[in-house]
Amino acid sequence: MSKLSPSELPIIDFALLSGTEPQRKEILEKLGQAARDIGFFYLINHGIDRKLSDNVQRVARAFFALPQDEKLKVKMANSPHFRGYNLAGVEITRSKPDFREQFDIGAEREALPVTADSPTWQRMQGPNQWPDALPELQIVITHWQQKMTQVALELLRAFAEALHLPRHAFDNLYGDYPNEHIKLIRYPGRADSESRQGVGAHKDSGFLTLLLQDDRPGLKVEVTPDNWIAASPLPGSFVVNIGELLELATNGYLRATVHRVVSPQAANERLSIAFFLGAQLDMVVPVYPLPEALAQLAQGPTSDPLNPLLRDVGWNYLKGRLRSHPEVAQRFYPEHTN
Ligand SMILES: O=C(O)CCC(=O)C(=O)O
Ligand SMILES: [Fe+2]
Repeated sequence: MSKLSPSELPIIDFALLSGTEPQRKEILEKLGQAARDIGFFYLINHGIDRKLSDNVQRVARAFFALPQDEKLKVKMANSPHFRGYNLAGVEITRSKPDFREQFDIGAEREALPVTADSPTWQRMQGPNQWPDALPELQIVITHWQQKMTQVALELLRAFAEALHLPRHAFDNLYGDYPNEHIKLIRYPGRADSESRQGVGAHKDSGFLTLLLQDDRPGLKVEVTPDNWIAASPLPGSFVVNIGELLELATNGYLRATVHRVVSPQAANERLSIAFFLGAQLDMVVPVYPLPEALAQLAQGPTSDPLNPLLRDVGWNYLKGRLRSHPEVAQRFYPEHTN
């Protein structure tokens, strides 16, 4: 595979992590640098079979091609667990609608009983909604989820090493009840006269995000508020970015990078499939003791009044979901609206 980056983002060769000791050292250094400088990079040779990724893209397209009434049978507004389908324009980022239709899947678990003293975030745990009209979606996505979890965890361990922490430092946050989240996303084309907000500027709330793009550009990464670079598609790669949990865990040494998607032009569409590695919902993220040289550069997590970062994983995650999905919030979390 070509090592030429189609944009200015670095490329991390995952295979080198299981290479010789000098190769490992070099790639860990590069990972640490990429994480610190921009918080976005391409991951290549990650071990996910190309055929599996192609199959995931194929079933995702098949899902979006279903008749609208079939998709609406599994709409997210039915799910207190924020699972299911949203029409384009329903999700909100920075108070504006995102023009993308999407299908959200999470870790498949039973809902917990709601009691007066159970924390609200527990309601996010629960089953997925799967479309009867496309049974293979569940099979393919569940398989992908398992494979992606392994890659993402391996990468998280490499992050720990790149930060000079014990390799398994973050494992207990992830724990036995990880909070994986997958989003199948289709960005419809938009006319020049229409809003081109595919998804508005945001940070991801978990540890890491791995994104499978198709061949359409659109993803933009914030370097500074007036300098954005394109994360153009690199065939066979995942685009990886850092989420809020790593910013919190490193006391701001690493930053969750802000990114957004610009809609394709009319008559085109863009498909992307995001895998978000979260932490166990009942965890509280500590500040990990980084070596002095790194700790000195850590300036604390960003304090954006529009997006305070919360150390309680469940609350941090719920905050984002309520803001993005007002319909679900009003129906199932009325005490948290307004
Ligand atoms: O579709 C993309 O390229 C990015 C999606 C994204 O940033 C998100 O869903 O959090
Ligand atoms: Fe994102």
